[in-house]
Amino acid sequence: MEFFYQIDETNLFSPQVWFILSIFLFLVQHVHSFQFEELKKYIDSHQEEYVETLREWVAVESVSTDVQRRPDLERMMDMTAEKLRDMQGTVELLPDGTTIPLPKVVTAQFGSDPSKHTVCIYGHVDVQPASKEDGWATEPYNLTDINGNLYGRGASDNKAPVLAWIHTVEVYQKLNMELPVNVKFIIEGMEETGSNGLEAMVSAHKDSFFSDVDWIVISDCGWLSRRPALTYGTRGNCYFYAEVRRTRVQVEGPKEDLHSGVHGGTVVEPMTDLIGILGKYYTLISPSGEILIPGIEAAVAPMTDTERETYQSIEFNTEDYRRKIGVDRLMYSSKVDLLAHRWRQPTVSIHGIEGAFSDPGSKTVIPARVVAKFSIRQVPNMDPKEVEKQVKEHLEAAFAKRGTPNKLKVTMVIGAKPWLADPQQPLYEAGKAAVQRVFNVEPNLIREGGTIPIARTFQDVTGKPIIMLPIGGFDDGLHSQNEKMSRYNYIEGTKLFAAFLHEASQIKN
Ligand SMILES: CC(C)C[C@H](NC(=O)CN)C(=O)O
Repeated sequence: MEFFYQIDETNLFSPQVWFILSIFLFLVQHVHSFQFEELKKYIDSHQEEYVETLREWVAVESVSTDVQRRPDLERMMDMTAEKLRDMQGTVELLPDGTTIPLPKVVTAQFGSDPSKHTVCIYGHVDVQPASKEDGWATEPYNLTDINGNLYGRGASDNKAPVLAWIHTVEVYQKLNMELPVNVKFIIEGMEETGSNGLEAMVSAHKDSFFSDVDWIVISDCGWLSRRPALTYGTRGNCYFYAEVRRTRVQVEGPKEDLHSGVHGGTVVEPMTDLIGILGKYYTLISPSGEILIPGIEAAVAPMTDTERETYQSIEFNTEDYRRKIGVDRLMYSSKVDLLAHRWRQPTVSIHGIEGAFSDPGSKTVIPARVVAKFSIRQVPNMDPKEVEKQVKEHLEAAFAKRGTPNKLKVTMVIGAKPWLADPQQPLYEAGKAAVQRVFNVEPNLIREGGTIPIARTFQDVTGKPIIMLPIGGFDDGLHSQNEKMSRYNYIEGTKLFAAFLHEASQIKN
Protein backbone atom coordinates (compact mmCIF):
# COMPACT_ATOMS: atom_id res chain seq x y z
CA MET A 1 0.00 0.00 0.00
CA GLU A 2 1.35 3.42 -0.93
CA PHE A 3 1.96 5.70 1.98
CA PHE A 4 -0.17 8.49 0.48
CA TYR A 5 -3.21 6.69 -0.76
CA GLN A 6 -5.30 8.70 -3.20
CA ILE A 7 -9.03 8.35 -2.51
CA ASP A 8 -11.41 9.02 -5.39
CA GLU A 9 -14.76 7.64 -6.44
CA THR A 10 -13.11 4.70 -8.26
CA ASN A 11 -11.60 3.25 -5.09
CA LEU A 12 -14.10 4.53 -2.47
CA PHE A 13 -15.24 1.03 -1.57
CA SER A 14 -11.83 -0.63 -1.67
CA PRO A 15 -10.56 -2.49 1.43
CA GLN A 16 -7.67 -0.02 1.73
CA VAL A 17 -10.05 2.94 2.08
CA TRP A 18 -12.05 1.13 4.71
CA PHE A 19 -8.87 0.17 6.55
CA ILE A 20 -7.66 3.80 6.66
CA LEU A 21 -11.10 5.05 7.67
CA SER A 22 -11.43 2.54 10.51
CA ILE A 23 -7.99 3.46 11.90
CA PHE A 24 -8.96 7.12 11.73
CA LEU A 25 -12.29 6.51 13.53
CA PHE A 26 -10.58 4.34 16.13
CA LEU A 27 -8.11 7.13 16.89
CA VAL A 28 -10.83 9.79 17.10
CA GLN A 29 -12.89 7.62 19.46
CA HIS A 30 -10.00 6.60 21.68
CA VAL A 31 -7.86 9.67 21.87
CA HIS A 32 -9.87 10.87 24.87
CA SER A 33 -9.72 7.47 26.54
CA PHE A 34 -5.96 7.60 26.30
CA GLN A 35 -5.99 11.08 27.81
CA PHE A 36 -8.39 9.95 30.46
CA GLU A 37 -6.03 7.19 31.55
CA GLU A 38 -3.38 9.86 32.08
CA LEU A 39 -5.81 12.08 33.99
CA LYS A 40 -6.79 9.15 36.21
CA LYS A 41 -3.16 8.25 36.90
CA TYR A 42 -2.34 11.83 37.81
CA ILE A 43 -5.33 12.05 40.17
CA ASP A 44 -4.44 8.74 41.86
CA SER A 45 -0.83 9.75 42.37
CA HIS A 46 -1.78 13.12 43.88
CA GLN A 47 -4.39 11.87 46.32
CA GLU A 48 -2.33 12.66 49.44
CA GLU A 49 -1.92 16.24 48.24
CA TYR A 50 -5.70 16.53 47.73
CA VAL A 51 -6.38 15.18 51.22
CA GLU A 52 -3.87 17.71 52.65
CA THR A 53 -5.66 20.60 50.94
CA LEU A 54 -8.96 19.34 52.28
CA ARG A 55 -7.37 19.19 55.74
CA GLU A 56 -6.36 22.87 55.46
CA TRP A 57 -9.84 23.86 54.33
CA VAL A 58 -11.67 21.84 56.99
CA ALA A 59 -9.45 23.47 59.65
CA VAL A 60 -11.15 26.81 58.94
CA GLU A 61 -14.31 27.17 61.05
CA SER A 62 -16.20 28.91 58.27
CA VAL A 63 -19.58 28.78 60.01
CA SER A 64 -21.96 31.19 58.27
CA THR A 65 -24.81 30.91 60.77
CA ASP A 66 -22.69 32.49 63.52
CA VAL A 67 -21.69 36.14 62.95
CA GLN A 68 -18.87 35.71 65.48
CA ARG A 69 -17.18 33.42 62.97
CA ARG A 70 -17.28 35.97 60.11
CA PRO A 71 -13.46 36.49 60.16
CA ASP A 72 -12.98 32.72 59.63
CA LEU A 73 -15.50 32.80 56.81
CA GLU A 74 -13.70 35.76 55.18
CA ARG A 75 -10.43 33.80 55.50
CA MET A 76 -12.03 30.80 53.84
CA MET A 77 -13.22 32.96 50.91
CA ASP A 78 -9.69 34.41 50.59
CA MET A 79 -8.12 30.93 50.63
CA THR A 80 -10.52 29.87 47.87
CA ALA A 81 -9.68 32.92 45.77
CA GLU A 82 -5.95 32.42 46.35
CA LYS A 83 -6.08 28.80 45.23
CA LEU A 84 -7.88 29.77 42.00
CA ARG A 85 -5.48 32.69 41.45
CA ASP A 86 -2.47 30.38 41.86
CA MET A 87 -3.90 28.37 38.99
CA GLN A 88 -3.86 31.51 36.81
CA GLY A 89 -7.64 31.83 36.86
CA THR A 90 -9.18 35.24 36.26
CA VAL A 91 -10.48 35.73 39.80
CA GLU A 92 -12.87 38.40 41.02
CA LEU A 93 -14.41 38.85 44.45
CA LEU A 94 -17.86 40.15 43.68
CA PRO A 95 -20.00 41.90 46.27
CA ASP A 96 -23.33 40.28 46.95
CA GLY A 97 -26.26 42.36 45.78
CA THR A 98 -27.15 43.73 49.22
CA THR A 99 -26.00 46.46 51.56
CA ILE A 100 -25.63 43.99 54.45
CA PRO A 101 -21.97 43.17 55.21
CA LEU A 102 -21.66 39.65 53.83
CA PRO A 103 -18.63 37.72 52.57
CA LYS A 104 -17.82 38.37 48.93
CA VAL A 105 -18.62 35.74 46.30
CA VAL A 106 -15.53 34.26 44.60
CA THR A 107 -15.75 33.95 40.82
CA ALA A 108 -13.07 32.62 38.51
CA GLN A 109 -12.68 31.84 34.87
CA PHE A 110 -10.43 29.35 33.07
CA GLY A 111 -10.47 29.82 29.31
CA SER A 112 -12.67 31.99 27.12
CA ASP A 113 -12.48 30.18 23.78
CA PRO A 114 -15.71 31.10 21.95
CA SER A 115 -15.57 27.82 20.02
CA LYS A 116 -15.97 25.86 23.26
CA HIS A 117 -18.91 25.39 25.59
CA THR A 118 -18.74 27.10 28.98
CA VAL A 119 -19.57 25.23 32.16
CA CYS A 120 -20.14 27.14 35.40
CA ILE A 121 -19.46 25.30 38.66
CA TYR A 122 -21.32 26.48 41.76
CA GLY A 123 -20.32 25.50 45.30
CA HIS A 124 -20.01 26.83 48.83
CA VAL A 125 -17.27 26.83 51.47
CA ASP A 126 -19.29 27.82 54.53
CA VAL A 127 -20.35 25.12 56.99
CA GLN A 128 -22.91 24.33 59.67
CA PRO A 129 -21.73 24.71 63.29
CA ALA A 130 -20.02 21.75 65.01
CA SER A 131 -18.34 21.06 68.32
CA LYS A 132 -16.86 17.97 69.92
CA GLU A 133 -19.42 18.27 72.76
CA ASP A 134 -22.23 17.61 70.28
CA GLY A 135 -21.03 14.00 70.23
CA TRP A 136 -18.34 13.96 67.56
CA ALA A 137 -15.90 11.06 67.89
CA THR A 138 -13.09 13.27 66.51
CA GLU A 139 -12.32 17.01 66.53
CA PRO A 140 -14.70 18.39 63.88
CA TYR A 141 -12.20 20.88 62.45
CA ASN A 142 -9.29 18.46 62.39
CA LEU A 143 -9.72 16.20 59.34
CA THR A 144 -9.25 12.66 60.59
CA ASP A 145 -8.78 9.65 58.36
CA ILE A 146 -10.36 6.51 59.79
CA ASN A 147 -10.45 3.49 57.50
CA GLY A 148 -10.54 5.62 54.38
CA ASN A 149 -13.21 8.00 55.66
CA LEU A 150 -12.19 11.64 56.10
CA TYR A 151 -14.12 12.98 59.10
CA GLY A 152 -14.54 16.72 59.53
CA ARG A 153 -17.18 19.46 59.40
CA GLY A 154 -17.78 20.53 55.82
CA ALA A 155 -15.78 17.62 54.40
CA SER A 156 -18.72 16.49 52.27
CA ASP A 157 -20.87 19.63 52.51
CA ASN A 158 -19.29 21.16 50.44
CA LYS A 159 -15.51 21.56 50.73
CA ALA A 160 -14.32 18.27 49.15
CA PRO A 161 -16.66 18.58 46.14
CA VAL A 162 -15.52 22.20 45.56
CA LEU A 163 -11.90 21.09 45.83
CA ALA A 164 -12.53 18.13 43.53
CA TRP A 165 -13.69 20.59 40.85
CA ILE A 166 -10.65 22.78 41.42
CA HIS A 167 -8.33 19.75 41.22
CA THR A 168 -10.04 18.75 37.98
CA VAL A 169 -9.04 22.00 36.27
CA GLU A 170 -5.60 21.74 37.83
CA VAL A 171 -5.06 18.20 36.50
CA TYR A 172 -5.77 19.27 32.91
CA GLN A 173 -3.35 22.17 33.42
CA LYS A 174 -0.59 20.09 34.99
CA LEU A 175 -0.76 17.54 32.19
CA ASN A 176 -0.68 20.34 29.60
CA MET A 177 -4.00 19.13 28.27
CA GLU A 178 -6.34 21.69 26.87
CA LEU A 179 -9.51 22.06 28.94
CA PRO A 180 -12.30 20.64 26.75
CA VAL A 181 -14.65 23.45 27.84
CA ASN A 182 -14.25 26.91 29.37
CA VAL A 183 -14.77 26.65 33.12
CA LYS A 184 -16.20 29.29 35.42
CA PHE A 185 -16.52 29.06 39.20
CA ILE A 186 -18.96 30.76 41.50
CA ILE A 187 -18.19 29.94 45.13
CA GLU A 188 -20.15 31.49 47.96
CA GLY A 189 -19.95 31.60 51.76
CA MET A 190 -23.58 31.98 52.87
CA GLU A 191 -25.28 28.83 51.55
CA GLU A 192 -25.98 27.38 54.97
CA THR A 193 -28.02 30.43 55.92
CA GLY A 194 -30.01 30.54 52.70
CA SER A 195 -27.49 32.10 50.25
CA ASN A 196 -28.15 35.62 51.49
CA GLY A 197 -27.35 38.23 48.87
CA LEU A 198 -26.55 35.73 46.13
CA GLU A 199 -29.83 36.11 44.26
CA ALA A 200 -29.23 39.85 43.86
CA MET A 201 -25.63 39.18 42.75
CA VAL A 202 -26.79 36.64 40.14
CA SER A 203 -29.36 39.12 38.79
CA ALA A 204 -26.75 41.90 38.65
CA HIS A 205 -24.32 39.71 36.64
CA LYS A 206 -26.87 37.92 34.47
CA ASP A 207 -25.70 39.72 31.31
CA SER A 208 -22.00 39.72 32.17
CA PHE A 209 -20.64 36.73 34.14
CA PHE A 210 -23.49 34.41 33.11
CA SER A 211 -23.93 35.60 29.50
CA ASP A 212 -21.64 32.98 27.91
CA VAL A 213 -22.40 30.18 30.37
CA ASP A 214 -24.04 27.15 28.73
CA TRP A 215 -24.72 25.01 31.81
CA ILE A 216 -24.47 25.26 35.55
CA VAL A 217 -23.17 22.28 37.52
CA ILE A 218 -23.79 21.83 41.25
CA SER A 219 -22.14 19.12 43.34
CA ASP A 220 -23.67 19.95 46.72
CA CYS A 221 -25.65 16.78 47.37
CA GLY A 222 -25.11 13.04 47.77
CA TRP A 223 -25.84 9.64 46.27
CA LEU A 224 -28.89 7.72 47.42
CA SER A 225 -27.01 4.44 47.85
CA ARG A 226 -23.62 3.07 46.84
CA ARG A 227 -24.62 3.60 43.22
CA PRO A 228 -23.52 6.95 41.76
CA ALA A 229 -26.38 9.30 40.98
CA LEU A 230 -27.46 12.33 38.98
CA THR A 231 -29.85 14.68 40.77
CA TYR A 232 -32.68 16.48 38.96
CA GLY A 233 -34.64 18.07 41.81
CA THR A 234 -34.26 19.60 45.26
CA ARG A 235 -36.78 20.69 47.87
CA GLY A 236 -36.86 24.34 48.94
CA ASN A 237 -37.01 25.64 52.48
CA CYS A 238 -39.07 28.24 54.35
CA TYR A 239 -37.35 28.84 57.68
CA PHE A 240 -39.28 30.53 60.51
CA TYR A 241 -38.54 32.14 63.85
CA ALA A 242 -41.53 32.16 66.23
CA GLU A 243 -40.67 34.43 69.13
CA VAL A 244 -42.75 34.57 72.32
CA ARG A 245 -41.76 37.12 74.92
CA ARG A 246 -43.17 38.34 78.17
CA THR A 247 -44.84 41.71 77.83
CA ARG A 248 -43.53 44.59 79.85
CA VAL A 249 -45.82 47.21 81.26
CA GLN A 250 -43.24 49.88 80.58
CA VAL A 251 -40.67 49.68 77.84
CA GLU A 252 -38.01 50.04 80.50
CA GLY A 253 -39.57 47.36 82.71
CA PRO A 254 -37.86 44.08 83.72
CA LYS A 255 -37.00 41.74 80.89
CA GLU A 256 -35.01 39.18 82.86
CA ASP A 257 -35.82 35.52 83.36
CA LEU A 258 -37.77 34.78 86.55
CA HIS A 259 -37.30 32.32 89.41
CA SER A 260 -39.97 29.65 88.92
CA GLY A 261 -40.34 29.15 92.67
CA VAL A 262 -40.70 32.80 93.51
CA HIS A 263 -42.86 33.79 90.51
CA GLY A 264 -44.12 30.50 89.04
CA GLY A 265 -47.92 30.39 89.16
CA THR A 266 -48.29 34.16 88.91
CA VAL A 267 -47.22 34.73 85.27
CA VAL A 268 -48.15 33.15 81.93
CA GLU A 269 -44.89 31.65 80.81
CA PRO A 270 -43.60 32.35 77.26
CA MET A 271 -42.28 28.79 76.92
CA THR A 272 -45.69 27.31 77.77
CA ASP A 273 -47.27 29.51 75.11
CA LEU A 274 -44.67 28.54 72.56
CA ILE A 275 -44.96 24.82 73.17
CA GLY A 276 -48.74 25.29 73.20
CA ILE A 277 -48.87 26.73 69.70
CA LEU A 278 -46.25 24.41 68.21
CA GLY A 279 -47.37 21.14 69.66
CA LYS A 280 -50.79 21.09 71.25
CA TYR A 281 -53.51 19.57 69.09
CA TYR A 282 -50.81 18.85 66.49
CA THR A 283 -50.59 22.48 65.47
CA LEU A 284 -47.90 22.08 62.76
CA ILE A 285 -47.67 18.42 61.86
CA SER A 286 -49.41 15.23 62.97
CA PRO A 287 -47.50 12.15 64.18
CA SER A 288 -48.31 10.51 60.86
CA GLY A 289 -46.69 13.36 58.93
CA GLU A 290 -49.76 15.32 57.83
CA ILE A 291 -49.07 19.05 57.77
CA LEU A 292 -51.86 20.79 59.67
CA ILE A 293 -51.26 24.34 58.48
CA PRO A 294 -54.28 25.03 56.25
CA GLY A 295 -53.48 25.34 52.55
CA ILE A 296 -50.04 23.71 52.56
CA GLU A 297 -50.93 20.16 51.48
CA ALA A 298 -53.42 21.49 48.91
CA ALA A 299 -50.63 23.27 46.99
CA VAL A 300 -48.54 20.12 46.48
CA ALA A 301 -48.39 18.87 42.87
CA PRO A 302 -50.14 15.49 42.65
CA MET A 303 -47.91 12.50 42.04
CA THR A 304 -48.14 11.15 38.50
CA ASP A 305 -48.10 7.47 37.48
CA THR A 306 -44.81 8.04 35.66
CA GLU A 307 -43.27 9.45 38.80
CA ARG A 308 -44.48 6.48 40.79
CA GLU A 309 -42.99 4.09 38.23
CA THR A 310 -39.69 6.01 38.27
CA TYR A 311 -39.46 5.74 42.05
CA GLN A 312 -40.34 2.07 41.88
CA SER A 313 -37.43 1.41 39.52
CA ILE A 314 -34.84 3.14 41.72
CA GLU A 315 -32.36 0.95 43.56
CA PHE A 316 -33.03 1.78 47.22
CA ASN A 317 -33.35 -0.54 50.19
CA THR A 318 -35.74 0.84 52.81
CA GLU A 319 -34.43 -1.49 55.51
CA ASP A 320 -30.80 -0.45 54.93
CA TYR A 321 -31.92 3.16 55.11
CA ARG A 322 -33.80 2.58 58.39
CA ARG A 323 -30.78 0.88 59.94
CA LYS A 324 -28.37 3.50 58.67
CA ILE A 325 -30.25 6.39 60.29
CA GLY A 326 -30.88 4.32 63.42
CA VAL A 327 -34.65 4.45 63.93
CA ASP A 328 -37.03 1.69 65.03
CA ARG A 329 -39.73 2.56 62.57
CA LEU A 330 -39.99 4.80 59.54
CA MET A 331 -43.09 6.86 58.78
CA TYR A 332 -43.75 4.89 55.55
CA SER A 333 -42.94 1.31 54.75
CA SER A 334 -42.98 1.24 50.96
CA LYS A 335 -40.03 2.42 48.91
CA VAL A 336 -42.20 4.67 46.74
CA ASP A 337 -43.80 6.41 49.73
CA LEU A 338 -40.46 6.88 51.45
CA LEU A 339 -38.79 8.38 48.40
CA ALA A 340 -41.82 10.56 47.74
CA HIS A 341 -41.72 11.91 51.29
CA ARG A 342 -37.98 12.53 51.07
CA TRP A 343 -38.11 14.32 47.72
CA ARG A 344 -41.49 15.54 46.57
CA GLN A 345 -43.69 16.06 49.64
CA PRO A 346 -43.28 18.93 52.11
CA THR A 347 -42.42 18.37 55.75
CA VAL A 348 -42.08 20.38 58.95
CA SER A 349 -39.02 20.12 61.22
CA ILE A 350 -38.67 21.89 64.55
CA HIS A 351 -34.96 22.60 64.95
CA GLY A 352 -34.60 24.21 68.34
CA ILE A 353 -35.66 26.82 70.86
CA GLU A 354 -33.39 29.77 71.53
CA GLY A 355 -33.59 30.96 75.11
CA ALA A 356 -34.59 27.55 76.45
CA PHE A 357 -32.42 26.05 79.17
CA SER A 358 -30.55 23.20 77.52
CA ASP A 359 -27.42 22.60 79.58
CA PRO A 360 -26.98 19.50 81.75
CA GLY A 361 -28.42 19.81 85.26
CA SER A 362 -31.68 21.35 86.46
CA LYS A 363 -32.07 25.11 86.41
CA THR A 364 -35.44 26.34 87.71
CA VAL A 365 -35.94 29.33 85.49
CA ILE A 366 -38.83 30.92 83.61
CA PRO A 367 -37.24 32.23 80.41
CA ALA A 368 -38.43 35.73 79.48
CA ARG A 369 -38.05 35.26 75.74
CA VAL A 370 -37.98 32.08 73.68
CA VAL A 371 -37.66 31.68 69.92
CA ALA A 372 -38.63 28.48 68.16
CA LYS A 373 -36.80 27.73 64.93
CA PHE A 374 -38.63 25.52 62.46
CA SER A 375 -38.66 25.03 58.73
CA ILE A 376 -40.93 23.65 56.05
CA ARG A 377 -39.36 21.90 53.06
CA GLN A 378 -40.90 23.30 49.88
CA VAL A 379 -41.98 21.27 46.85
CA PRO A 380 -43.66 22.10 43.55
CA ASN A 381 -46.17 23.97 43.45
CA MET A 382 -45.74 25.62 46.87
CA ASP A 383 -44.98 29.33 46.89
CA PRO A 384 -42.87 30.64 49.81
CA LYS A 385 -44.84 33.90 49.94
CA GLU A 386 -48.10 31.98 50.35
CA VAL A 387 -46.47 29.66 52.92
CA GLU A 388 -45.31 32.67 54.93
CA LYS A 389 -48.86 33.99 55.04
CA GLN A 390 -50.36 30.58 55.89
CA VAL A 391 -47.90 29.94 58.72
CA LYS A 392 -48.29 33.40 60.24
CA GLU A 393 -52.09 33.24 60.13
CA HIS A 394 -52.12 29.75 61.59
CA LEU A 395 -49.79 30.47 64.51
CA GLU A 396 -51.34 33.84 65.26
CA ALA A 397 -54.82 32.27 65.38
CA ALA A 398 -53.58 29.48 67.69
CA PHE A 399 -51.86 32.06 69.89
CA ALA A 400 -54.95 34.31 70.04
CA LYS A 401 -57.01 31.34 71.33
CA ARG A 402 -54.73 31.13 74.36
CA GLY A 403 -55.75 34.58 75.61
CA THR A 404 -52.24 35.16 76.90
CA PRO A 405 -50.72 38.55 77.75
CA ASN A 406 -47.43 37.51 76.08
CA LYS A 407 -46.46 38.64 72.59
CA LEU A 408 -45.86 36.49 69.50
CA LYS A 409 -43.79 37.50 66.50
CA VAL A 410 -43.40 35.14 63.52
CA THR A 411 -40.69 35.90 60.94
CA MET A 412 -39.71 33.96 57.83
CA VAL A 413 -35.93 34.24 57.52
CA ILE A 414 -35.35 31.97 54.50
CA GLY A 415 -37.74 31.51 51.57
CA ALA A 416 -35.98 29.15 49.17
CA LYS A 417 -37.96 27.60 46.32
CA PRO A 418 -37.70 23.99 45.13
CA TRP A 419 -35.86 23.17 41.88
CA LEU A 420 -36.78 20.58 39.28
CA ALA A 421 -35.08 19.79 35.95
CA ASP A 422 -35.85 17.55 33.01
CA PRO A 423 -33.39 14.65 33.20
CA GLN A 424 -34.09 13.77 29.56
CA GLN A 425 -31.85 16.61 28.28
CA PRO A 426 -28.38 16.16 26.70
CA LEU A 427 -26.66 17.52 29.80
CA TYR A 428 -27.86 14.49 31.76
CA GLU A 429 -26.71 12.19 28.94
CA ALA A 430 -23.23 13.71 29.41
CA GLY A 431 -23.52 13.04 33.16
CA LYS A 432 -24.55 9.43 32.52
CA ALA A 433 -21.65 8.89 30.10
CA ALA A 434 -19.19 10.32 32.66
CA VAL A 435 -20.52 8.03 35.41
CA GLN A 436 -20.33 5.09 33.04
CA ARG A 437 -16.72 5.93 32.14
CA VAL A 438 -15.54 6.14 35.76
CA PHE A 439 -17.75 3.70 37.64
CA ASN A 440 -18.91 1.44 34.85
CA VAL A 441 -22.57 1.60 35.95
CA GLU A 442 -25.73 3.50 35.02
CA PRO A 443 -26.35 6.25 37.60
CA ASN A 444 -29.49 6.39 39.70
CA LEU A 445 -31.62 9.37 38.61
CA ILE A 446 -32.68 10.92 41.89
CA ARG A 447 -34.13 13.98 43.62
CA GLU A 448 -32.79 15.47 46.84
CA GLY A 449 -34.73 16.27 50.00
CA GLY A 450 -32.38 19.07 51.02
CA THR A 451 -32.19 22.55 49.58
CA ILE A 452 -29.72 24.38 47.38
CA PRO A 453 -31.27 27.82 47.82
CA ILE A 454 -29.70 29.33 44.68
CA ALA A 455 -30.58 26.48 42.29
CA ARG A 456 -33.99 27.81 41.37
CA THR A 457 -32.66 31.36 41.04
CA PHE A 458 -29.97 30.18 38.62
CA GLN A 459 -32.68 28.53 36.56
CA ASP A 460 -35.15 31.41 36.65
CA VAL A 461 -32.73 34.35 36.34
CA THR A 462 -30.09 32.99 33.95
CA GLY A 463 -32.32 30.55 32.06
CA LYS A 464 -29.34 28.14 31.86
CA PRO A 465 -29.89 24.40 32.34
CA ILE A 466 -28.56 22.92 35.58
CA ILE A 467 -27.28 19.47 36.43
CA MET A 468 -26.49 18.26 39.92
CA LEU A 469 -23.56 15.88 39.83
CA PRO A 470 -23.08 14.58 43.39
CA ILE A 471 -19.98 12.85 44.70
CA GLY A 472 -21.03 12.75 48.37
CA GLY A 473 -21.78 9.32 49.85
CA PHE A 474 -25.29 8.33 51.05
CA ASP A 475 -24.01 8.10 54.64
CA ASP A 476 -21.88 11.26 54.90
CA GLY A 477 -23.80 12.69 57.89
CA LEU A 478 -24.27 16.19 56.49
CA HIS A 479 -25.04 18.81 59.19
CA SER A 480 -24.70 16.03 61.74
CA GLN A 481 -22.03 14.68 64.11
CA ASN A 482 -19.18 12.83 62.39
CA GLU A 483 -19.68 14.28 58.92
CA LYS A 484 -17.28 12.58 56.51
CA MET A 485 -16.22 12.24 52.91
CA SER A 486 -14.72 8.96 51.85
CA ARG A 487 -11.36 9.07 50.08
CA TYR A 488 -12.92 6.87 47.42
CA ASN A 489 -15.68 9.37 46.63
CA TYR A 490 -13.28 12.32 46.78
CA ILE A 491 -10.75 10.79 44.40
CA GLU A 492 -13.12 8.94 42.07
CA GLY A 493 -15.33 12.05 42.18
CA THR A 494 -12.44 14.12 40.83
CA LYS A 495 -12.12 11.62 37.97
CA LEU A 496 -15.88 11.87 37.40
CA PHE A 497 -15.62 15.65 37.04
CA ALA A 498 -12.69 15.32 34.62
CA ALA A 499 -14.75 12.88 32.54
CA PHE A 500 -17.82 15.11 32.72
CA LEU A 501 -15.95 18.09 31.24
CA HIS A 502 -15.02 15.93 28.26
CA GLU A 503 -18.59 14.60 27.87
CA ALA A 504 -20.05 18.09 28.14
CA SER A 505 -17.68 19.30 25.42
CA GLN A 506 -19.23 16.72 23.09
CA ILE A 507 -22.79 18.06 23.47
CA LYS A 508 -24.07 19.33 20.13
CA ASN A 509 -25.64 22.79 20.07
C1 LIG B 1 -31.64 26.55 53.48
C2 LIG B 1 -30.78 25.50 54.07
C3 LIG B 1 -29.96 26.08 55.16
C4 LIG B 1 -29.91 24.88 53.02
C5 LIG B 1 -29.27 23.57 53.41
N1 LIG B 1 -28.52 23.13 52.29
C6 LIG B 1 -27.68 22.10 52.32
O1 LIG B 1 -27.47 21.44 53.30
C7 LIG B 1 -26.96 21.78 51.02
N2 LIG B 1 -25.74 21.23 51.25
C8 LIG B 1 -30.34 22.55 53.81
O2 LIG B 1 -30.61 22.43 55.00
O3 LIG B 1 -30.88 21.87 52.94
